[in-house]
Amino acid sequence: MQHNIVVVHELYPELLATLQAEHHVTHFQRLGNDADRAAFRDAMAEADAFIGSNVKFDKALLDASPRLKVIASVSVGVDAYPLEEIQSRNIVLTNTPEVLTDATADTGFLLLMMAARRAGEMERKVRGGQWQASLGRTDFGVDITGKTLGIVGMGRIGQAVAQRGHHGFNMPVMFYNRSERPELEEAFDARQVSLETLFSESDFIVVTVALSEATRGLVDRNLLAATRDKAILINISRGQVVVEEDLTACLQDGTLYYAGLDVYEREPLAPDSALLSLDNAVLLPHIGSSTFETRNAMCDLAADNLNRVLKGESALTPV
Ligand SMILES: NC(=O)c1ccc[n+]([C@@H]2O[C@H](COP(=O)([O-])OP(=O)(O)OC[C@H]3O[C@@H](n4cnc5c(N)ncnc54)[C@H](O)[C@@H]3O)[C@@H](O)[C@H]2O)c1
Ligand SMILES: O=C(O)[C@H](O)CO
Repeated sequence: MQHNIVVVHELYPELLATLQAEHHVTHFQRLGNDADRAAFRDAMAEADAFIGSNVKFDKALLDASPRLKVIASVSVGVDAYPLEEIQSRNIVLTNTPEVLTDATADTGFLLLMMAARRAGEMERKVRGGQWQASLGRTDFGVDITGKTLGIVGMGRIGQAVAQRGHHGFNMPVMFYNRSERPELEEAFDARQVSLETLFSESDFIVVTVALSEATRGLVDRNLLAATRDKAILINISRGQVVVEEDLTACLQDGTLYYAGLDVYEREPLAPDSALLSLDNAVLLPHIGSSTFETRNAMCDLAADNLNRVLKGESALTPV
């Protein structure tokens, strides 16, 4: 049976064609302007299903989408969705766990290595014709192998980061997590510790915890001020877990040596953000899962979820 589907995502062409062969599809790459937003609203009035990301599903949009049965989010994080409102309307919300874990953990290590070796700064010097100026002690970075790795949120991505650090870089691992995970202590020869211990005893701190009211603003000036000499903070979860103003101040006054960020309190990062003027921060534009293979797998999983719910079957990965 044909259903009305609204897509707000750059699906790969073959998948879009498959969906179009089976359903009536209204496709937006993104909601970039008022005309797109108005057309999206009109399409949602008749939509049975949504697949995509970066759309704010507030109460007004849900009210304006009376037929909606499934929201297939192309993301693992679902912090932007009003879960109670969605549940109260019997809409199924699905996400894309697992398939993006490795790519996102790789991005964490990319940031960690770039920050440790100040790769962005050095690259800018080469491009700026300052090769000679980048050869002295003032441009040295810090070792990675054997340093202590602290992971905030030992879920799927946290464990994949731990695996890279423990097996690839011989790093002692410690982690902070909501639930007790003794089996992970064993798997990674790791210690589960308090947030305070993690911040004061790690050389590299990687934030991979999910955003919720409990974790909003979790990493603040007090924790950052307790870090070791030349400690580095990496954030690949959500910008709101870290108080950005505190992070910026600690990078500015040298309390924190370096940061590597894929996510920000507000995205896209404002052109006047103080982070942009800091040499001791590596800044990526939320590309944790942005590889061809991973994004295709995320889109496939989201489409499978959508089709299953429309057929009356259980979703593969409901939230
Ligand atoms: N940068 C990116 O592009 C990108 C890509 C994928 C995921 N993410 C983010 O990474 C997050 C983690 O993804 P995942 O697949 O590892 O999720 P997950 O659910 O497997 O892991 C989250 C972990 O956080 C822990 N946790 C939750 N609340 C906590 C609290 N209050 N205190 C301590 N620990 C708590 C959970 O116990 C769990 O171990 C996502 O929610 C998403 O926001 C970002
Ligand atoms: O949560 C996620 O999956 C990533 O942030 C990509 O949007």
